[in-house]
Amino acid sequence: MLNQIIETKRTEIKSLVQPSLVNVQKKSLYQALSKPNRSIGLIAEVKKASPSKGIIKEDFNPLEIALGYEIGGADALSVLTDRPYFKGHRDYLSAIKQQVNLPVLRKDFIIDRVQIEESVRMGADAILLIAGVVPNIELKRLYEEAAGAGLECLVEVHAKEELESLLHEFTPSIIGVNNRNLKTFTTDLSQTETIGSLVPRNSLFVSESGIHVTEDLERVKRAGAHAVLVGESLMRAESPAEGIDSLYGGEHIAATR
Ligand SMILES: O=C(O)c1ccccc1NCC(=O)[C@H](O)[C@H](O)COP(=O)(O)O
Repeated sequence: MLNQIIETKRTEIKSLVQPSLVNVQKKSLYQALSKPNRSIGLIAEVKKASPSKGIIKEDFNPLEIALGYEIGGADALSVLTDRPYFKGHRDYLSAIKQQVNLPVLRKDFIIDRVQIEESVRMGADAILLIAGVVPNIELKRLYEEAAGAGLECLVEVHAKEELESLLHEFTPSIIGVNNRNLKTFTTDLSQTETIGSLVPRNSLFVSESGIHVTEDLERVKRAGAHAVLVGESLMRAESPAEGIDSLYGGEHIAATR
């Protein structure tokens, strides 16, 4: 599936038309996750559909969901901008960034520098880079190019060997361990436990995918994750704020923020 998605991206890039620049105030994902509202940080995802689950939310209003996440005390947002597989849109991100006072991660499949310019123009604070979809040397180039353009990167890995080889090339400030196997679509939180032990101490460690209930959150916290990236379980909740409250078992927002 990942190969198919990347092929689609290559085709999209050939005819990409850059959007107009959206004028927004930058917010740091790194800083937000370094001082989370609760005992473990939350990147709450705005996700209508996915290849593994099909349509997750029929009645989908991205801005309302994002505002609900902000009210619920999310530290940052992840917004899917991929259209064919996740039914996202770059306009969703721009609209959210203009209305919500949180760092916004562009969740897409970034393989080319033109997508970095596109991300800046749409107003993203950060982008996702996935290890293994381009060679590590190229990933490092994209990482540096993004930094030069004022974008932070969440660099995602799926296997211990992938992280080891990535760390030979460079050390990302924010490293995501994806618990979803992109071939079988199954999620397994032991990924966070096994790969997490290799995340360098000075990088922020985000556990991604398959986090549904408080026990899951506690488990990845014990494994050393500083933050979680959660989509489906929040999207299926009664409301975004209720979803966050239930995931955190009613944990209150720290008064010091
Ligand atoms: O979600 C999918 O089915 C998927 C399939 C292929 C590539 C990526 C995919 N998901 C991207 C993500 O990283 C998740 O949206 C994110 O981690 C949230 O996961 P979840 O909480 O399980 O919705």
